[in-house]
Amino acid sequence: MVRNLVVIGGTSHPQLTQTICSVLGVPPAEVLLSKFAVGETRVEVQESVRGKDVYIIQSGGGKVNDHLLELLITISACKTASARRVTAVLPLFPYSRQSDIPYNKAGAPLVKSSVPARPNNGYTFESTPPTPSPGKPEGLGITNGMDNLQKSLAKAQIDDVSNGSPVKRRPGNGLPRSDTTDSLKSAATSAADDSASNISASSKINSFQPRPGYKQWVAQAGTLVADLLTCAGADHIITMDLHDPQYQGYFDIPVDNLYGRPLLKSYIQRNIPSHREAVIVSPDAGGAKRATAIADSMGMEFALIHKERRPTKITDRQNATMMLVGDVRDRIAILIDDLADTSNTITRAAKLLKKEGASQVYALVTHGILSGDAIERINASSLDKVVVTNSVDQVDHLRRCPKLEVLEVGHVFAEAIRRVHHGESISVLFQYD
Ligand SMILES: O=P(O)(O)OC[C@H]1O[C@H](OP(=O)(O)OP(=O)(O)O)[C@H](O)[C@@H]1O
Repeated sequence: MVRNLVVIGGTSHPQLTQTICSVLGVPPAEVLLSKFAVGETRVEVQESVRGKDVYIIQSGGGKVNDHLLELLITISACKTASARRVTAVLPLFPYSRQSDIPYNKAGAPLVKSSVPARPNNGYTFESTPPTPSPGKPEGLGITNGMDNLQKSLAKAQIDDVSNGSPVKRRPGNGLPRSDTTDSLKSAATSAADDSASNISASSKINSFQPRPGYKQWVAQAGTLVADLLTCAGADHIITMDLHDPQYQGYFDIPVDNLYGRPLLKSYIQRNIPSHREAVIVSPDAGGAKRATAIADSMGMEFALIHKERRPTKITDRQNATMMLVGDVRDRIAILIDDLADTSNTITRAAKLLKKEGASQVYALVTHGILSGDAIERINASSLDKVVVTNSVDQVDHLRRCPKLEVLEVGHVFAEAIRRVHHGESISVLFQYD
């Protein structure tokens, strides 16, 4: 039993809150989390937190914006109720992929609007099924509706390119066209991949018609989210495997960024046969440091999937041509990444690794966000096994994905909370060798 410590669970991940409370030996605090008819979030803390050390558990993923606002309101409620200290525990930190902006040689934060070159090496990275575009109902993605949409998107794109237009344009009325040639089908798949962006504003970005000489302005939402948490009253943040560890520098309160690597490493040791002969693979250059940390500490070989062209827009990232640097022939390949959202990255990487002769492909990912059709995409892919932690709720994912295995992170967060509460060092939780 820990004294003066209060744990409040948000709506994003009740199971994780339960696990953390069981390990700490405290009951979750009584709170009322609901919504007004209009959709506004309502929070009532129904027990005294005066002078207490409060930990609010709320993860990203799922209805991320609702969860974020609920967290902000709960933090504010605790501060105004005279809590001594409020710590936001965010196993998956929302908006942490937006701490930076798309790469641009000309300087941040302006982005060029140009049509990227298509991969032309004959190897395609189409994903099955394609993810619905943002703003469309999720269920539209798999059947005839999506087929028709793909064709019309592809036609619009071909028109744009042949007209020499610098901007990809979606068809104005969204109605399907009748073209059915093979080349069109393949272009349709590429267009659908474009539409598979997990960036919620992409449809608007793609339909934006800049004037000559004008460039788009990209919001830095990561900075805003850091400011919002601090402004709401958070005194401390605990999170895990931040997409960009430098994001900690956006806060002027302490941020403890725990590692998911010990869990992944232990899974490899216990579950992958002859793991020392296997190869650790990073699916992109951004994750190379993460993957080499595991490979080096386990004395395993490392390979990298290199995206040949660095895209200028987030929405173009899926079009980059991929090539493998390293040898995986007749060996087990273990993809390591911090998160899987649409799962395009890991499924495309798996396809390439199998093509290069890998005997089996595992994907070990800290945050299994698995939005939209990600599960269907994994089920239809060459991945043999996908291992994620439950930093995001996995109950529904587990039911739908036979390839999925889940590692528990509740005890790691419980131990971090216990140590922070008692003023002990938590550096032991950062060690993974
Ligand atoms: O499941 P998906 O939707 O494919 O997304 C997963 C990928 O997205 C993130 O990287 P990001 O594309 O942001 O690039 P970066 O690593 O270069 O920052 C992450 O590190 C994964 O590699």
